[in-house]
Amino acid sequence: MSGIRVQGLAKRFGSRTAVEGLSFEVHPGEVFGLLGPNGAGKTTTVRMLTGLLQPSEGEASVWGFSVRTQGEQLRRTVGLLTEQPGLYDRLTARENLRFFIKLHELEESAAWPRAQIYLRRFGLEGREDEPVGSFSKGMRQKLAIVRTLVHDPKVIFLDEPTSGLDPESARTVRDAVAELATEGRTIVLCSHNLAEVERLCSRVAVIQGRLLALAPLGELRHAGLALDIRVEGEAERFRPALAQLPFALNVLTEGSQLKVMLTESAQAPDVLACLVTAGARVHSAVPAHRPLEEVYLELIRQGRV
Ligand SMILES: Nc1ncnc2c1ncn2[C@@H]1O[C@H](COP(=O)(O)OP(=O)(O)OP(=O)(O)O)[C@@H](O)[C@H]1O
Repeated sequence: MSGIRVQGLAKRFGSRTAVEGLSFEVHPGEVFGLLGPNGAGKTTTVRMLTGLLQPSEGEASVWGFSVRTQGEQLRRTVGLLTEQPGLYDRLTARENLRFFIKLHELEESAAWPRAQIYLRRFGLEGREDEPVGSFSKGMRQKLAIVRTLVHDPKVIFLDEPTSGLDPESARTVRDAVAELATEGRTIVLCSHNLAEVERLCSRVAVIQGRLLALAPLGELRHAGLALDIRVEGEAERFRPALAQLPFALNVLTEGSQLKVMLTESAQAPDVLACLVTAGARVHSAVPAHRPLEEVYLELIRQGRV
């Protein structure tokens, strides 16, 4: 199948397990977020899916090529933007790209016009013959992205693609990523920038050595609804009453505001009844979505238990 299919993938380094039991699929045309804290195994997973590391267990195919046995075809099909741009400072942008075109044994007559499209898109046109050592961090990052796209990859792995970019450049890159997906490519985005993930990704996997969550982004954000409640006086004094409810709730208070994280919407009337019974004068209660960051942090906290 095209896209990505991962089944029971694991990687161990000696006695240390970097990731295990990973199973997920990513479809063509999808921007898929791979999230997790530092050391969660994102890079290790991406390295296995791009043919740079052999899995210890499990199987994965990328655009139909097995990561175990078809490394060469795999490397021709995937584009990988790593955290370090890995460009040669003493070479010009054009020379850097030509070097990469040669390395991939591509026809320059096809690859260079493709590079030019992205150089133009990223505002690097006219700068091709300047040494990369004189480029700003943002220009280097954009050039690294051009290099990632030069062989017309069907599956693209992007590790923090907008890191170090100013807001305008970051938007240009995000728009380019979204467009690459509409062309039917498969994109995996590793990012700690959850706002960016919310903007770009249709589905996400949260990992921490293993899969903690795999869901459409909307579903994850709605996974726990919240209730924003305003009471008269100090909200904190109602915490003990809420703690008596038969379901455990995460409660945040600030002044007269309570934010009560629900695990199901049917809990809302019980929460309000509990507050009123405890003597609260409730001025307002508004359903709210939990921001992705909140859901993400809770998943990570639970994953550590
Ligand atoms: N070559 C290696 N040898 C030994 N251990 C490794 C190797 N590569 C990764 N690890 C370990 O595997 C675990 C996962 O690391 P990985 O780099 O995949 O995490 P990550 O999610 O990409 O982190 P970050 O967000 O910091 O980039 C870590 O404990 C790391 O120390």
